[in-house]
Amino acid sequence: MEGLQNALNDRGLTVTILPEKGRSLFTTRNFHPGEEIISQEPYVCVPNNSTVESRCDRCFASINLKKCSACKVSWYCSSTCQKSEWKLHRLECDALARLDKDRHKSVTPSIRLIIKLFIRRKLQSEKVIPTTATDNYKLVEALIDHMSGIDEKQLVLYAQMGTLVNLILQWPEMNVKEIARHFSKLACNAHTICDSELRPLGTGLYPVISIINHSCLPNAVLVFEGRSAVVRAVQHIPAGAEVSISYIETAGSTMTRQKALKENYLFTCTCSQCVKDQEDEIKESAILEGYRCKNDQCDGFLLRNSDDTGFTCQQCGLVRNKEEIQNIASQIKSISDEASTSMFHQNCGEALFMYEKLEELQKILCHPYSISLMQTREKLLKISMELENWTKALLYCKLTISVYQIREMTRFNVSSWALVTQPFYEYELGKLARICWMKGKHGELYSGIHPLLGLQFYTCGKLEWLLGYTEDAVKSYTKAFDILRITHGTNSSFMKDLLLKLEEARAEASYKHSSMEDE
Ligand SMILES: C[S@@+](CC[C@H](N)C(=O)[O-])C[C@H]1O[C@@H](n2cnc3c(N)ncnc32)[C@H](O)[C@@H]1O
Repeated sequence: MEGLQNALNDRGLTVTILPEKGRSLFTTRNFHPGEEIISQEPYVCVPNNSTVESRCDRCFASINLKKCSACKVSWYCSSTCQKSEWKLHRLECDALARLDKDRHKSVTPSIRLIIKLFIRRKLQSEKVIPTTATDNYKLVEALIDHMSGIDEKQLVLYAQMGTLVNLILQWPEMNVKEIARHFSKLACNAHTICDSELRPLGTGLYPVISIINHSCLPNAVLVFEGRSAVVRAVQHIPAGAEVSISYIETAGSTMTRQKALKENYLFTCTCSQCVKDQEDEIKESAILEGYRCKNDQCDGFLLRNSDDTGFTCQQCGLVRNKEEIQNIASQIKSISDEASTSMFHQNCGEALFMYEKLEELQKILCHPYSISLMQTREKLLKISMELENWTKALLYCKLTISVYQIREMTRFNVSSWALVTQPFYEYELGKLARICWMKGKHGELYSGIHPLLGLQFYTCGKLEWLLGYTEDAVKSYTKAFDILRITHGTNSSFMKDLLLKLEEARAEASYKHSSMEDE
């Protein structure tokens, strides 16, 4: 590990072992917002290839693909990609080519990831593939595996997958227990590789990046440039601070986040977002997962009555009765099932109709900032885009942005939720931003920089541009750029394209403006 420490020292980083978290990455110098903290190529990675969509094994491109004629599992977009993977693929190819057609179906991306990992370990130990301080199997060996914490059912599954890997590789020195331990390692250390718009492309193992621990209020973000993982600071990080990223979608309530972290990563988060007093935690769940007030004009949150007959608004005191709530909730359940079925069958017209019905019901039942309502609107945005209904798409995009913004502003402090009375007015957002900023100055962490918010502004800008709302498009692209230059850097082709779109929109807006002045 000395080599790793030296490599990290050069970057202003160090690994420290904390009793409650294990290995942790710390800074030894200041990092400014948007600055790259660390980047790494994967030790191994695989695309999420399916029968519907395939991607190049090397660069994850989805065009000009040709299947490897020997194993009929790997795809490559060019001979350059095929050649650069060949040393690794040669052994995998021999193993996969031995399998009969039926067995091919069980070669999932996770099975391939493990196979590639063992092949890479073998080739590095035989010095066919070189090792470096940040690219060697010892770093994989050092990853936590939580074998003693996982349940019996999961162990059985890993053992079954291990048996399949053994059958494919046919290496006498391998045993199922060792393979199962590596599956367990991957479960809590591998990362989903996404494109710039956060669409999942595959899975990769980045053993140095995997040293970074989780926080629900992280000071850094992990994005991908092709298959390279890049961690960037989203706020000023002083020397001597721990670098943290988020392993999960942080929009959920504390209870939901804690559950996801416990189930997938086997720890209880104690970050500042998670350590709240019980009253704040109840308030937070009531807003994100609870019901709305019967009075349309009131945005109060509801708490269950002590006699369990209904829920009372904590702002105006109105009561919603339990039967009425149960009735709407059961309608929501059945429409939601129908909507998912239409989506599954890619029947966009029907899905749009069903999700709109669902949204109407959720608006009656759920708090305006509820997660399920926001998720429905995200689906409606996606479907409207598929159907090229830009006006509808823009409406849903704006509705989600408002909630994302309020969430980002209030994430660090639940009592700020109570200040949000008029959800979709810029005035209120501005007021809230000022309050949050003042609180931030008094030492509480505040990060309004979230890639999802930046990407939603980007989509909004594209829709406004398409609909001819040029000045609005300039504003949205500018907001997108201000956030994404920090999370994504400015060098990627995605960011260059965003800048180009912004410049084009600005030029058209100023042309429109001058033509109006001439008239
Ligand atoms: C990707 S690893 C991170 C590096 C890990 N600390 C190590 O020693 O290798 C993920 C594991 O680290 C631990 N971990 C990560 N974030 C944590 C946190 N905020 N609090 C406690 N443990 C954490 C958990 O055991 C989790 O399963």
